[in-house]
Amino acid sequence: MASGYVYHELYGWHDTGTHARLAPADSRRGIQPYRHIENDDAKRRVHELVVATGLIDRLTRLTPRQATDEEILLVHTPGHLQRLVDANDTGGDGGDGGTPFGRGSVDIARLAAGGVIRAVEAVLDGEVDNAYALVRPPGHHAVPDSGMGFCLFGNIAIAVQAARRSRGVERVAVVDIDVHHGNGTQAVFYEDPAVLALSLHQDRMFPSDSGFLTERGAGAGFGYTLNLPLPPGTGNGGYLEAVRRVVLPALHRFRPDLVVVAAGFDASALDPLGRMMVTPKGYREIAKMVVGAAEELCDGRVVCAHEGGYDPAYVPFCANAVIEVLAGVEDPLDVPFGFDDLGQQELQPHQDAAIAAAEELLGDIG
Ligand SMILES: Cc1nn(C)c(C)c1/N=N/c1ccc(/C=C/C(=O)NO)cc1
Ligand SMILES: [Zn+2]
Repeated sequence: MASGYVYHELYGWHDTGTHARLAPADSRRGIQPYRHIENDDAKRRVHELVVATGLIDRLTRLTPRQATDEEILLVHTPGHLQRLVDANDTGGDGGDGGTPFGRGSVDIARLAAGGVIRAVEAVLDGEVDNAYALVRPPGHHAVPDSGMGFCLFGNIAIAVQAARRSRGVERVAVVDIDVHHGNGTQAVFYEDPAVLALSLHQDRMFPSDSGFLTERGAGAGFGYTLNLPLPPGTGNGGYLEAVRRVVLPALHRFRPDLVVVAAGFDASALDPLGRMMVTPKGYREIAKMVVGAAEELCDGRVVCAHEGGYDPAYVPFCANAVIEVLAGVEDPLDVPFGFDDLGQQELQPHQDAAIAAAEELLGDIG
C-alpha cells in the first residue's frame, strides 16, 4: 500500500491577518484583534504530528506545484483569476468580504490547487494507491467567479477538471465531509452527470442559503448532486449511519473511477466553528468505509484534500486518523481525549429522519 502525502511549508505562510475569528478587527466597533480562525495552526500541527509519530516514513512525499492559469480557468472565470493576481502584491479579499489574504497568498493558493492536482495525478498514474493533500487555503466554497468562506480557488474542482483533461478519467465522486456545505464543488458540477457531488454538512451553517436536500443538480446532472444537511449535535452515530446508508450506496450506484474526499474536520467535537461531535475514532471509521468502497469500485483510488477544521489540538488527531487508514496502519495512535462517550453520540431519531430523507434520493444516481 503506497499512500501519497502532499504538504508544503508555504501553506502555513498564507496570511489571513488579525480578525476576531471572522470579522476584521476594528477598535471603533469594539472588535478586538485576534487571529482569523482560518490560520496556519491546525494544519501545520497535522503535519507536525504526522512527522513526530513517524507516520511520515510510511507515506510517499509528493511535492506540490502551482496550478497554471489554464488549469485554474477550467473552473474559474478570467475575471476572478485576474482580480486575485492583481491583488497578490498587496493582499486583499477573495471576493465575499470574509476571505482575507496577504501578500503572495495567490501563489500559495495556486500551490494548494496544484497540490491536489499532484495527488490526483499520482493516484491516477498508479504512482501511489491513494493520497492525502494537506493543503491551505481550502477550496470547497470557491465558486467560478469568486472566492468564498476562506477559499480562493476551488482546489478539488480544479484538480478534477484537470485530471479529466489530462488523464481522461471519466466518473469522479466527491464526498465532502466538512461541516460546511461544499457549495463551490456543487456549483461547478451541477449540470454534470460525470461528477457526483455529495455533501454531508451541518444544516444551514455556511453558506446559510445552500446545501438543501432539494438541490439535486440540473439538466443532465440532475440526481448527481446529493446534499445531506444534518442537525447540530450530530456525532459519530449520525455520521457513520449517513455514510453507511447514503454515501456508500451512492458510490456503488455511481461506480466512480476516482473518489475525492473534501476532508474538513470542523464537524469534530472540539471545533470552534462547527456544532457537531465527530471524534478521531469516528473519522477513522468514516475513512475505512469510504476507502473500503473505493477498493471495491476503483482499485482503492482515493484522494483526500484538506478543507476546514480549526481546533489546533484536536484536528491533528482527526486528520491523522484518516491518514493512518489511507496508509493501512494497523496500530493507530491512541488519542488521549476522544470524547467518544459524549451524551447522544449515538444516532438520534431526528438525525435518522434527515438521513432517511436523503436515502429517498439515491434512485436518480446511475
Ligand atoms: C459571519 C460572516 N459575516 N460575513 C460578512 C462573512 C463573510 C461571514 N463569514 N462567515 C463564515 C465564513 C466561512 C465559514 C466556514 C468556512 C469553512 O470552514 N468551510 O469549510 C463560516 C462562516
Ligand atoms: Zn468547513
